[in-house]
Amino acid sequence: MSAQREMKEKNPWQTPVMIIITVIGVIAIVALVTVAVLQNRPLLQKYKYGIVLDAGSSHTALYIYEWPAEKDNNTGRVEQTHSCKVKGPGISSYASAPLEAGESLRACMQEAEKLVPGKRHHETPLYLGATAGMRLLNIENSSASDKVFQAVGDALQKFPFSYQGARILSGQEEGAFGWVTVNYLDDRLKQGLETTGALDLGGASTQISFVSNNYDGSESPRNSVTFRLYGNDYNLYTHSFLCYGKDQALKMTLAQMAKEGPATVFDPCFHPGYTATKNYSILYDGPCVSDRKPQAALATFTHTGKGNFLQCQEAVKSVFNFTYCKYSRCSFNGVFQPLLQGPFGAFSAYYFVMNFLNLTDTSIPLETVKDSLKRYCATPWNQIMLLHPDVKLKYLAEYCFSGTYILTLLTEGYNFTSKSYSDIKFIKKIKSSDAGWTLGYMLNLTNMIPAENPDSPPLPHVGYVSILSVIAVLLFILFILFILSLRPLWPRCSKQPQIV
Ligand SMILES: O=c1[nH]cnc2c1ncn2[C@@H]1O[C@H](COP(=O)(O)OP(=O)(O)O)[C@@H](O)[C@H]1O
Ligand SMILES: [Ca+2]
Repeated sequence: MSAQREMKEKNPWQTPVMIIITVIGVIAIVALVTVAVLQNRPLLQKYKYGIVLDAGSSHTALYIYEWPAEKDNNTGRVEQTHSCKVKGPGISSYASAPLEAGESLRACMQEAEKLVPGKRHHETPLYLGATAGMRLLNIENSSASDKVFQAVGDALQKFPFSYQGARILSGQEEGAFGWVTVNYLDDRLKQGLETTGALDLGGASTQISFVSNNYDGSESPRNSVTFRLYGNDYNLYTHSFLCYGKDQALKMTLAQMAKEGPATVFDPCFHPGYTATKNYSILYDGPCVSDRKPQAALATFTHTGKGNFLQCQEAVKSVFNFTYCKYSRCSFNGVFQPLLQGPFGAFSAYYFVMNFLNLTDTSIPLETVKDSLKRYCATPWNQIMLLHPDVKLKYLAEYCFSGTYILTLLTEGYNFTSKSYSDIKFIKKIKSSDAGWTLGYMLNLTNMIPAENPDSPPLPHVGYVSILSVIAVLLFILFILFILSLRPLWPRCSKQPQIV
C-alpha cells in the first residue's frame, strides 16, 4: 500500500485524471469534426428560378430555368426544368388582333405559376424575347408591332413574377446567345475549352456563330461580338440572315418559281402527286417576298409537286446571291464569313427536319445523305401520308423542301464541305435544356456568367470533410498511443487479487 501511495505521489497520471483527459480529448476531436462539417456543409438546396418566353415567328415557347440559390455564378448549374409550347401561331401573326397575342400566353404562364414555388414568384425574372417574325412585322408595320408588344406586356404583368420586359432581339443577340447556351451547357466556357459553333434555323431567320482563329473582328466588325467569360476572351463571329429561316425561304423559293405568274407552279421540292390551290396574295405578303411580286398575277395558282431533289436544289440556290463579295471571303448575299472552324451544334428546325428524315448522323457521307433525300423527295405524296399518319400535314408536305434547303444552306451558303459536314452535330437538347438563345439571354441579363473565374475552394466539400476526419482519427490514435506509452508509470490497479 505504501508503495502504491508512493507511485501516486510521483506520477501525476492517476486514473481519474486519465479518464477526464481522454474524455476531453475525444469530445474535442468530435467537436472539431462536427463544427467543421456543419460550418462547411452546403446550405439546404434552395432554388431560384428564371422564365424566358421565346416568341418565334412560328410559335412561342416558355422555358423555366432553375439553379441552386447560393451558387448564382457557378458554371453548368442552371438547368431547364420545364418548357411549355404556347397554342397557336407566333405573336407576329396577331398583328390584326393584338389582344389575342397576350391572351395566347395565359395557359403556359398559369402552368409556370404552379411550377415555380409561391415564395419565389416575386423574385423570379420573366423575359420575353421576340425574333424574326416580329422583326419582319416591325419592318412592315411598326405600329402593329408596338401594339402586339403592348398587349403581350400587359398580359405578362398580370402574373406575380418580376417582369423584365418584352423586346425584339437583334439578329446578333439571337446568334450570340445561342452560342453562349451551347457552350455553357457543355461546360466549355468555365474550362476554357475550344468552343462549339452554333447553327440555329428558325422559320423567318437563321443564325451562324462561331469562333475562328482567322477572325479578330477587324474585317466586317458588325459581325463581331466579344465576350469575357470566366477569365477568357472570346471573339465571336455571328450573322443572322433575315428571311432565310425555312418558312420564309420556302416562300422565296416558291415566289421565284412563280415569278411569271403561271396558273400552275410545278414544284420539284414537293412530292409527286401533291397538289393544292394557293393564293398569290399570300405568296407575296411580307418583306421577304414582296419585291418579287409578278406584274399581273392571277388570284390563285395550283401548286403541284414534282419530287426532284436536284431541281429543288437548283431552285433553292436561286434565292442565294453568290455574285458579289467585298470581303476576303463571303457566305452569300455579300455577307462576310471567316473560315469555318468546328465543331458545330445545329439546333431548332435543323434538328426537327434532319431528325424526321433520319439524317442526324453526320458520319454518313454527304453524298449518301443527298441520295437518301433524293429518294425521299421522289416518294409519292400519298405514300408519304400513309407512312406518317400522325405528322402534321403542313410539316409533312415541306420536309423534302426543308431537307434540301438545309443541305444547300450548309454547303452552298456556309461552305461546309463533304469533310467538314461531319463537324456538325444535329442537337435538340444538351443535358436537360433545349439548345436555343433563351438560356444564354437569361444568363447574360442576370449576370450569371462572371467575367473572371470565381475563386473556388481547393477541395470539394466531400474531400474536405474526409481529410479532416482522417486527420482527427489519426490525432486520436496518436493520443491513445501516447497515453499507452505512459502505462509503465500508471498506478497499479487497486482491484489486484489480495494476498492473504
Ligand atoms: O416538329 C417540327 N417539325 C418541323 N419543323 C418544326 C417543328 N417544330 C418547329 N418547327 C419549325 O421550326 C421553326 C422554328 O422557328 P421559330 O418559330 O423559332 O422562328 P424564328 O426563330 O425565325 O423567329 C419553324 O420553321 C417551325 O415551323
Ligand atoms: Ca427561333
